[in-house]
Amino acid sequence: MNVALLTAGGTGNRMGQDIPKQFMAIDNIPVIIYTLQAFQTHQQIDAIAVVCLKGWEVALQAYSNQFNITKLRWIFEGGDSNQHSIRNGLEGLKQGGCADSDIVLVHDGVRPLVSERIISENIAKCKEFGYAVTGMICKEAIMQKVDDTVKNITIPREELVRTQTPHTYRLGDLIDAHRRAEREHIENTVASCTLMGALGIEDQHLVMGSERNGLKLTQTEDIELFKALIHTEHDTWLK
Ligand SMILES: Nc1ccn([C@@H]2O[C@H](COP(=O)(O)OP(=O)(O)OP(=O)(O)O)[C@@H](O)[C@H]2O)c(=O)n1
Ligand SMILES: C[C@](O)(CO)[C@H](O)COP(=O)(O)O
Repeated sequence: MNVALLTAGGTGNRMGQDIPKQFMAIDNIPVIIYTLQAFQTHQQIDAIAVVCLKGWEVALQAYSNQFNITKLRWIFEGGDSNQHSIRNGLEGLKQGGCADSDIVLVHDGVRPLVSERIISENIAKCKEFGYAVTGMICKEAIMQKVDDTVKNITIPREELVRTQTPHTYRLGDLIDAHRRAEREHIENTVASCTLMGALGIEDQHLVMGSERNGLKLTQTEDIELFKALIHTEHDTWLK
């Protein structure tokens, strides 16, 4: 089984709105629904779980019913960090009957422009190699900030990757990694791929992301970009 695990347990401080950004309505549709729809319509996704900010579970279920997200099977409570939220989701999937061999695509709930190709390639690479991470090669000149100056770094930009999501693993491997991280007090890794990296996993295979999937709704200007992008699309499920 291929399961999408969407993270929506954050409070969205940098967005500075009254409600968490994953529930902000864009053209009358909550952000999390756009993201859910990308996985709902993908033929290889069998089920979806969302790790949700405490107190928003009923709203999430109601929106999912309203927008016909029939693959949503589990809603789990978020934690106090991204890592903690993902761990809650993985433990929930395990208790919810998922097998260790099931493929889990961990994806930011506020990264709504993930494409069918990116989801398909995550599943294919995970099946082949065990680990898949979405990202983009840097095309900018990258320098290191030191106080208020910038200095050269030694790694060529072609070898640097800006990670996006999904990050895709077998459930058994990812849950083992999260449990080990907890035992070894490895906390606040910003992503599953960096958690795996911190534990010494080196063969995480790159899935080429996209600039569109690079849009993680973080600040108000990202909302303007998102609106502009969906308003110029003709083939969206909304129209
Ligand atoms: N404790 C947390 C923190 C974050 N996330 C989720 O992880 C994704 C990426 O995190 P980010 O964009 O940093 O979201 P927030 O933590 O909500 O934002 P901020 O740091 O501005 O508060 C989001 O979908 C967010 O809901 C989560 O599930 N649990
Ligand atoms: C998971 C992530 O989106 C990969 O790029 C990123 O690490 C999330 O970082 P944030 O600090 O939680 O926004």
